[in-house]
Amino acid sequence: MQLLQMPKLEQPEVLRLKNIWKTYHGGHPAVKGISFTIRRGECLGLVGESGSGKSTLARCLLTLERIDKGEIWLNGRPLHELTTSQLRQARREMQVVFQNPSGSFNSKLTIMDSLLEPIRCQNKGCPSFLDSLSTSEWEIASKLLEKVHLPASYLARYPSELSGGQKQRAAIARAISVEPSLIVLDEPTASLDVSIQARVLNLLKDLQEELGLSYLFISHDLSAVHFMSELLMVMQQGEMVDVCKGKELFASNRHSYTKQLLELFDGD
Ligand SMILES: Nc1ncnc2c1ncn2[C@@H]1O[C@H](COP(=O)(O)OP(=O)(O)OP(=O)(O)O)[C@@H](O)[C@H]1O
Repeated sequence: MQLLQMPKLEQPEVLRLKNIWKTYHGGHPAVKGISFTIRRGECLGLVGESGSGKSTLARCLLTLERIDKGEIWLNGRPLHELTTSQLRQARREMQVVFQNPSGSFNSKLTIMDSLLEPIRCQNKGCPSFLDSLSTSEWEIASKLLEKVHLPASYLARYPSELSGGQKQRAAIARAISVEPSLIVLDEPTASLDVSIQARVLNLLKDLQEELGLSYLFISHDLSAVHFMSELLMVMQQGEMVDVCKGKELFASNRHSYTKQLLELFDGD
């Protein structure tokens, strides 16, 4: 008997960028006609040397930077057409984890208050993935910390009392707290000790699998991008010069710039 082969269902699109252009006042274009799609549960890696336009592209899609041309669709909504107040609402569906965890915390707030800031701002309750009926803020915050393998005792601490890696874990807990459609990871491990970097990447990967998160992972580090991402994009001077899936990165027909990055990767 022949078994019927069911086609694998594609996950819904979370983010679609179409032909994005951005030039800063009086400069050369920093982003030149970039298009890509991120689906639910996917990690798209964006790699390129300093100045290639990665952060500009991220700021454009987060609508923190006005684009000159192009379209940004988030969960089917055209962000490029929304009014300022509609945009404020739509931005809540995206969270960012930055390179420097110290800069992402208010030094005067305890970890608990920092952690709960997005939930309070958005008038949200307990995230559905915490599997808790409790509305106690302490319980929500402690369970969030548990998700990133930090003890609840850290809730009363101030950011200066945590190491860089612990702060980045707390920043990740805060980012997932409002169940965003997309998390932009902008060099999330670049400021951490090498020994801690792998642990944070593993945590991000585990959370992605467990919660079905969608990531845009930005890095200089091709090995980190390769580890994290199903699909990998290479930017050079504002352009997308190469796109490939996992193992295709090592194929002989890669763009010459990707090969240059690979040489650095091999030399690590
Ligand atoms: N606010 C700004 N005003 C003017 N030019 C800018 C501004 N921000 C970035 N640029 C320019 O845009 C180009 C792309 O910079 P961008 O920061 O996006 O690159 P990047 O790949 O993220 O670099 P890095 O990895 O060092 O952060 C560079 O030429 C940069 O000088």
